[in-house]
Amino acid sequence: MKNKSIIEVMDVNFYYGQFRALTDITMDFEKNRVTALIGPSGCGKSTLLRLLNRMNDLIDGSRVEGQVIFEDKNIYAADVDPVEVRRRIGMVFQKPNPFPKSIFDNITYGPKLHGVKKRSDIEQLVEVSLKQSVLWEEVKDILNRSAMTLSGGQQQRLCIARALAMKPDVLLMDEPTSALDPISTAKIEELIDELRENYTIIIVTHNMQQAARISGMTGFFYLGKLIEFSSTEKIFTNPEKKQTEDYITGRFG
Ligand SMILES: Nc1ncnc2c1ncn2[C@@H]1O[C@H](COP(=O)(O)OP(=O)(O)OP(=O)(O)O)[C@@H](O)[C@H]1O
Repeated sequence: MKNKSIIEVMDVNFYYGQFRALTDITMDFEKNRVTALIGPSGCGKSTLLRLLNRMNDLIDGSRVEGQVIFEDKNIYAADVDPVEVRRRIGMVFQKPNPFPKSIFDNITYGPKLHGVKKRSDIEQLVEVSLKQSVLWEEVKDILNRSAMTLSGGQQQRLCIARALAMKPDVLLMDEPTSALDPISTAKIEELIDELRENYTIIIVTHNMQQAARISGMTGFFYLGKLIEFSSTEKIFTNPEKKQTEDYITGRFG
């Protein structure tokens, strides 16, 4: 059954200067669903992901046409605060990028900036976020240690905890496991499956098995266009378009 949409992308074109990186993208992201964005290198997956929380605003010369509706409002409307958009729609990057601070401070940095002050609230937030990202047991006794001393997989789970501490509705993940070993990758995939209960997750991945394992919906992109968007099962077993089939069977890309 189809869940309610949380983000609707309507007639979006995206430009880096003169170069059009996305053409006529229209798609809905369902609430509490994992959606995978797949396609060959340079097809625009990361551009689309960054566009969903106005991360592309930070790139000089970039321009968006069309609308991205998040809970009934265009996030590109003049009166929308991009900082608030990014709080509600969080992001996890390819390479774990903890702050060079303690594990504790990594989690509390954003919430403190947003006005969470009470010590007991802060401690509670640290514990809950680390439990949600299944890191608590490994770090509960070393919260004051530098985040940089954690393994890559632990750092990525810390980055997920840091994003969750902002109490987002949506998590955008840009190839979150591509820098990780298979065991850490499996842990993050399990985590994504658990988070799906309470969050909407949109993930860019180059790993076809990963898309098939963790997502409910999959969008296939090619040269800046959304070629096919359907249930993951359909995309991987019975795609409508030849380009999709060629890509998922490894004939190109
Ligand atoms: N900051 C930028 N300035 C100019 N062009 C860019 C910029 N970022 C991306 N592009 C171009 O936009 C197109 C889409 O890039 P994007 O990173 O979205 O693709 P992708 O599908 O995520 O690729 P990959 O899988 O390799 O990460 C590419 O042609 C890329 O060269």
